Amino acid sequence: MARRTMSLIPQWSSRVFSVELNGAPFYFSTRGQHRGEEVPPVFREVQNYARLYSLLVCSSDKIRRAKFYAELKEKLLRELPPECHLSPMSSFLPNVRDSLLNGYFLKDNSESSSPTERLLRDLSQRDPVFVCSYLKCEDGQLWTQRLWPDADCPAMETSKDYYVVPSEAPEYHPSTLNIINSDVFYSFEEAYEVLEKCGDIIPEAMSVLELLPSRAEARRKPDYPVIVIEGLDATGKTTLTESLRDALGASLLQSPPQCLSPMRARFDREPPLIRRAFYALGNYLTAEQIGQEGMKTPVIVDRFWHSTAAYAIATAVSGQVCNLPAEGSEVYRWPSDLLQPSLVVVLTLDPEERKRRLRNRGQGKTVEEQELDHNQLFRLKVETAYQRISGPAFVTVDASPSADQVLQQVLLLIRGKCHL
Ligand SMILES: Nc1ncnc2c1ncn2[C@@H]1O[C@H](COP(=O)(O)OP(=O)(O)O)[C@@H](O)[C@H]1O
Ligand SMILES: Nc1ccn([C@@H]2O[C@H](COP(=O)(O)OP(=O)(O)O)[C@@H](O)[C@H]2O)c(=O)n1
Repeated sequence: MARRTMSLIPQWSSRVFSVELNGAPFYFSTRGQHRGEEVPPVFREVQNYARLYSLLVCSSDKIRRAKFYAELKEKLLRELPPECHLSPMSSFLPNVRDSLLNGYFLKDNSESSSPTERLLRDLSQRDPVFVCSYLKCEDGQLWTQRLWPDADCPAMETSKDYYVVPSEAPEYHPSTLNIINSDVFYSFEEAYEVLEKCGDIIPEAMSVLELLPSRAEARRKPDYPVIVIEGLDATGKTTLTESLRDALGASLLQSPPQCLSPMRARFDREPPLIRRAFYALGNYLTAEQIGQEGMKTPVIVDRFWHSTAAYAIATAVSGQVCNLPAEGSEVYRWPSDLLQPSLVVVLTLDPEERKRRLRNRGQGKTVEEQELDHNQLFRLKVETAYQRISGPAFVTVDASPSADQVLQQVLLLIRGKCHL
């Protein structure tokens, strides 16, 4: 079974490696010859470990790569000796889209090298993962990286050692490089293809596909306005959308639509590639319903594309808010085949008030929503991504006044912008 070839890690010599230690990224690259460069700072930080390795997940099959990456950490934590520590690691071609490979930097302080090396050997022979080890040269001033041989690629038996040298931080944060069509999908076909390919491993994927048309159908623009209400959990979307429905005699829809509820929990457990494809397709189903309802009445929608894209981007991008793709990046574009609402209203709320409302409501939350609660940085990233998404008219509304005041304000906005 041909699992991997060197061509899957193109331009090995131009690659940059990033290791995250205590939340901070360290960059290094490799050279065939040493020209007096310094030891990369990350190797100074970890030099007290007996052995160092990197593992990078690499397969031309995106679904296999996503699934295996999700399983790898659990496997390593389960099977490695307790004196081993993992740090997130990646390798990429600076500023080259889709070049990111994810993995782990493994620091091993166990007494014997055998158990770790046996496990790594096994992984490198059986799974879509490349393993490298790092060696300190005698004088301690130089470190080298050695790529382990690959059973499928005998040429690599002779692969030599490369010196590791420091590298600059790239212009675009590496975690942004693979967003397009792995975390955010910009057409029905791209998302459909992912679910179609995992039909054999996830039966629920087939149930979703059965509900969908085989392609996004071109539709006439609805006669009535379509207003999407967005915002983090507990900002008051449900309360507001129900009041708007009553006040405007509108239809109320949501994304993902009700018919996908039975499958949702399953997709929430899947890696981002599969999970995000599910939510992307949910928007197309909701768009179908909007198309029908919008011929008869105004339509109010609880969450739509902004939720799908902003949560996906905020999860994919590690580190600080400044690592997000800049305003105007193509990552924030609206899918050309997805219906554009007449207006998107994003509810914002002071974090303390949002927490208070969450507590009062006291019901179960998705893991991602719990994360929002604990992780101020993630919340900021979601809100920033919300603001940067391009496409339909967009307005932010402070949701801290009373429910009725928020309703009146949004009604004013809708009447002003949508001529209702
Ligand atoms: N403007 C408001 N002022 C005070 N409490 C509100 C307001 N809007 C909603 N709530 C309360 O906050 C909680 C979360 O509101 P909800 O509409 O369920 O939010 P979401 O749908 O965005 O998760 C509910 O208990 C709701 O009654
Ligand atoms: N259109 C949508 C709606 C939700 N989602 C995802 O679903 C989660 C929030 O949905 P939810 O139903 O728990 O939120 P509330 O409606 O309870 O505020 C987010 O974490 C998003 O990742 C999405 O991707 N696209």
